[in-house]
Amino acid sequence: MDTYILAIDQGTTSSRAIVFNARGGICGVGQREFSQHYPQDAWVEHDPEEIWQTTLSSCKAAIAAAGLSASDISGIGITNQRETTVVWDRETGAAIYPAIVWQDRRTASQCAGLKAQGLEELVAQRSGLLLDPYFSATKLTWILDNVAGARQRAEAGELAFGTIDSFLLWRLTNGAEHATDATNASRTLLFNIHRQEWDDELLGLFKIPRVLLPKVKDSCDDFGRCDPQWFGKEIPVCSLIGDQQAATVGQACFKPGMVKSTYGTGCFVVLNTGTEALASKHRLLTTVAYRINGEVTYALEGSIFVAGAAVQWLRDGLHLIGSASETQALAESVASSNGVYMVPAFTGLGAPYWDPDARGGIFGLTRDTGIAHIARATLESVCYQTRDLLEAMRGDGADFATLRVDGGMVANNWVVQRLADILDCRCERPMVTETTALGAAYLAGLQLGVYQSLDEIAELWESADGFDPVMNEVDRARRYTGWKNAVARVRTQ
Ligand SMILES: Nc1ncnc2c1ncn2[C@@H]1O[C@H](COP(=O)(O)OP(=O)(O)O)[C@@H](O)[C@H]1O
Ligand SMILES: O=P(O)(O)OC[C@H](O)CO
Repeated sequence: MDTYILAIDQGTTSSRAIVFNARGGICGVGQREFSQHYPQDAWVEHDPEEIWQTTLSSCKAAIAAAGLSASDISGIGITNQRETTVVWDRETGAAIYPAIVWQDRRTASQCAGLKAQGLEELVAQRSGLLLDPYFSATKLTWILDNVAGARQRAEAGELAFGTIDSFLLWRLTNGAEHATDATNASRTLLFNIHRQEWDDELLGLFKIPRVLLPKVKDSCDDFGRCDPQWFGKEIPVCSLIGDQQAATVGQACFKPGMVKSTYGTGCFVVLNTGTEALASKHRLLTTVAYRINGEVTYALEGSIFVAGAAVQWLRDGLHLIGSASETQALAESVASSNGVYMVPAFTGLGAPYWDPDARGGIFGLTRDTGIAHIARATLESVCYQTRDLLEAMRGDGADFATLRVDGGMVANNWVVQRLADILDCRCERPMVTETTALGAAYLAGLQLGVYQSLDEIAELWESADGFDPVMNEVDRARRYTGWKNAVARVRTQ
């Protein structure tokens, strides 16, 4: 009989669940979108109850779609949107405030204040991160300082903090497990990535009581068992891992120097640096790629906040397109973007600029500019932003010949070809593009003994197609200079 693993992929815009077989084949999928809340400029929130309910119903749908029942599932792997912060009541499990999403910039001034005190170097040394509202710590401080009674209740041990992995684990196990994994912990600004423990000095800096925090485990570990009320049977939870790290595993980037880039709501480039926690000289993040049997593999990461979200904006904000996939035909319908550049800094700029106050812009408009040019410029912006990250990685000494790409946006062939052209680098698209869920399933399989090693998992990775650069160097350089000029016009620092 085959072994089946249920991977939960709790993303920024939807909750997904996928049942995989032991060869990494997809047997059933369940997906539920949920609401995005923008209560004020630069604030982004999710309803934790909606996250939980959509996750639960996606799991049930995926098991049903696979024609299976819960007793056929050997284990669960959870992967998640990272940094998003939830605080809940240990007694009732109810969140005391909406989830503050990774894109939320409400704590920009707190970060600027800490930077002004000269604390960025200490924070970077310990956590591998920068002082930016992207990460969990200032979001957590905000909740403790702004929700009535929260700080006292936290100090009294009545509350729990978690990123989405912890929150889902708590719910699935009915409060029996308050845990996270090293990858998710490494996105909080509170975790010492060298010592692999919560850092007292960082906790002091952000005024976070230690009693709020989950236990940090390996990315594949014993995370307890789901309460039978959810699926009719106890199922062990065998892995937790942040979604970009999961995609790194799903893309089998296990050797130092291997790199993947995922194009969903945002875009995240992750370079495996092996057992070395390489400190970037170009404002990239040092992060945990995965931790297995207590052994840490580190990565350099470049994070871009808006990639597919810019396409969503063309659809839902401007109503220029009816669906995301229309952008391919639109981009192909014109010979060039006609000098138009679009900088989608809707929630500030991430790596390598880290400018939370920057806002987006479209430049080079003329009377001849049409929808196709704007759509093409939007897709190109994702390629240019990736180039910014790869330049930074190369500046940090990385040397790679191919980039493994995945995520919803790489269904668009025009985008992948353009990426190869702008990056001057071969882009490989895998057979299974659901690499995030796949990575969580692989780690769960490793914990269950379905796989004996990462090498065995690497053997399962298969390329579907590769895209080689065809653009000439003069064009590439001219276009990239145009992009840099456009970025310079939206920057505030
Ligand atoms: N054919 C396409 N061309 C361009 N963008 C696309 C295409 N298909 C999906 N997208 C974009 O990809 C994103 C969805 O990717 P997905 O990996 O599901 O995201 P997430 O996990 O962040 O929710 C959306 O933002 C959507 O606009
Ligand atoms: O939900 P995604 O796929 O857009 O990923 C979100 C990232 O984890 C944020 O760091």
